[in-house]
Amino acid sequence: MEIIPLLHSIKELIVKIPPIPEYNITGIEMNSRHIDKGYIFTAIPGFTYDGHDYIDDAIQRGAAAIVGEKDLDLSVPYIQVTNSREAVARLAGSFYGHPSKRLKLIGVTGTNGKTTTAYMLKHILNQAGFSCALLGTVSYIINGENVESANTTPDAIQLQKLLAKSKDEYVIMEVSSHALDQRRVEGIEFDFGIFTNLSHDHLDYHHSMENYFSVKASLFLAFLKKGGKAIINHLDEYGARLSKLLQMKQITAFTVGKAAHNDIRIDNVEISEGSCFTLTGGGVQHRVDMTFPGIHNVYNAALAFSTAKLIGIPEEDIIEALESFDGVPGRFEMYSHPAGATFVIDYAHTLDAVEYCLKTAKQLGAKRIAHIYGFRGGRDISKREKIVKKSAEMCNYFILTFDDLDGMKEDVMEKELRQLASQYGGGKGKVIPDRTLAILEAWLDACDGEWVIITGKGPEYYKEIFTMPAHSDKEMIEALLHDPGLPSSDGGNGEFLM
Ligand SMILES: CC(=O)N[C@H]1[C@@H](OP(=O)(O)OP(=O)(O)OC[C@H]2O[C@@H](n3ccc(=O)[nH]c3=O)[C@H](O)[C@@H]2O)O[C@H](CO)[C@@H](O)[C@@H]1O[C@H](C)C(=O)N[C@@H](C)C(=O)N[C@H](CCC(=O)O)C(=O)O
Ligand SMILES: Nc1ncnc2c1ncn2[C@@H]1O[C@H](COP(=O)(O)OP(=O)(O)OP(=O)(O)O)[C@@H](O)[C@H]1O
Repeated sequence: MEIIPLLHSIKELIVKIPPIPEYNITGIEMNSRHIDKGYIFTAIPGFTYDGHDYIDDAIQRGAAAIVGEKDLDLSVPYIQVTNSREAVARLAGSFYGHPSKRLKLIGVTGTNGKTTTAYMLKHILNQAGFSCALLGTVSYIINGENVESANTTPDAIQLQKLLAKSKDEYVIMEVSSHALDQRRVEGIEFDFGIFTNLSHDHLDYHHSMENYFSVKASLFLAFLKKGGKAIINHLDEYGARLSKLLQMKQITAFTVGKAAHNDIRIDNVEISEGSCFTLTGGGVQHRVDMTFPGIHNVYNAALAFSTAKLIGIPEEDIIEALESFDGVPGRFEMYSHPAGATFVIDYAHTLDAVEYCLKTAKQLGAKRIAHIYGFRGGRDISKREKIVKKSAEMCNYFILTFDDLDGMKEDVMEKELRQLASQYGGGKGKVIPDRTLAILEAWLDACDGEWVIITGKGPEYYKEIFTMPAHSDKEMIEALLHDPGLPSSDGGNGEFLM
């Protein structure tokens, strides 16, 4: 693509630009290691590195022009801009032909429930005969094919590249607060925006709930298409705030809740083996009998229903699809233990999610609850104490174990887990650092009517190497199911910490 029209897309951001000869640009990159001849390299001042330090590397690899924020004089044309992240997203949008303009885009944001709501909606759209892409934490699915996903929301270049490839009629995208803050979705306009809820998470990044909320709200205030629609969980206090805010800005918001004024009302909820409830909107009431349990999943289903209804899918078809929805990998995935216990793998890693998850086990008849979980190294540490207190309050016993350490030293994490268990665990907690041994111990001790809830990793592979030959919670449970005679090991049997 010719460089001059390409640079038009960032004209409002340009601080300084030299005379630029016409040139055919062959690619856009923000990682110098991926630069090829004829590319534009955009230097991002990042959280770990400063892309400006890699400009020489990019030039050596053949970059034809550089975009960055610093005032520099270079051997190739250098365009100084006010914001490199915004610039790279706009350049990528333009380079890939603004694919979001021809696609119907649905953005899902919120602390918990994005993946589940996105999967439910994808299932409804597919059942109604529409092709549908999905970009989110578990996977990126484009034209029916899986592409490995690194982040919940891809970086700006990968995002535009994936959208350009998509021949799907709809694209559902989980939009994380990091993505919104880092302008990964700059230049994208959503037809629908879904807000699930907001609760304590990522405060290491956003520092306060107010900042976190305003970043999430920007999906609706800045990235909805003109005439685009917001679908909001009004039961959530931040959802209620958001719908007021959107009303003031004359942005159409549809609410899901339990009040008469909500566009879709949830009533008559019964959580037993699955979830039964009614959804009422426009004077029509439907009874839904979903196999996927948990009140949180009722909220997710109501949001998916509301969006599908706005898309124009007949209501009976939506209900049928919700009833045939068989869940999301690693979200309340249940396994039967030979002694009559139930093991559950769940991705919960916030206080709210953990509470919903444990509550669901109780509602499903758990006589006794054990909870196995840990915390990711380097992430929001302010939520840890609250989660341990909640776990101690709701369980008969819990085991703190390793999640991804992400560079944190094992002994430092182990010490912190011991301190959390003894300070907030009410004598119900023990620490078994090796995650596979923690699961093994609970497996060997499990009794009839007991529910063992393993949270945090969901379907993800372990980043650490553990004793037992399993690379995920699922593999560990499946190994135990197939070979109940797996031996116990020295590393287990932690003591309860008082
Ligand atoms: C803290 C954070 O969010 N970091 C994200 C951020 O990295 P960054 O831009 O600061 O990059 P950096 O590593 O400091 O490097 C700066 C620049 O130097 C460049 N560089 C670096 C080295 C080199 O040799 N050459 C070179 O050019 C890099 O390519 C980059 O452009 O921007 C990158 C591109 O968009 C992201 O991939 C990266 O996500 C990291 C991997 C990450 O873990 N992010 C998490 C926190 C995240 O975003 N999670 C949310 C979901 C959270 C949730 O809901 O649970 C998500 O959307 O995935
Ligand atoms: N509506 C909800 N409210 C609260 N908790 C929920 C809700 N939906 C799901 N959860 C809990 O949160 C966990 C993660 O769910 P899900 O993957 O759908 O959310 P997410 O927003 O995509 O999470 P992440 O951003 O971490 O990928 C689930 O395993 C469940 O325990």
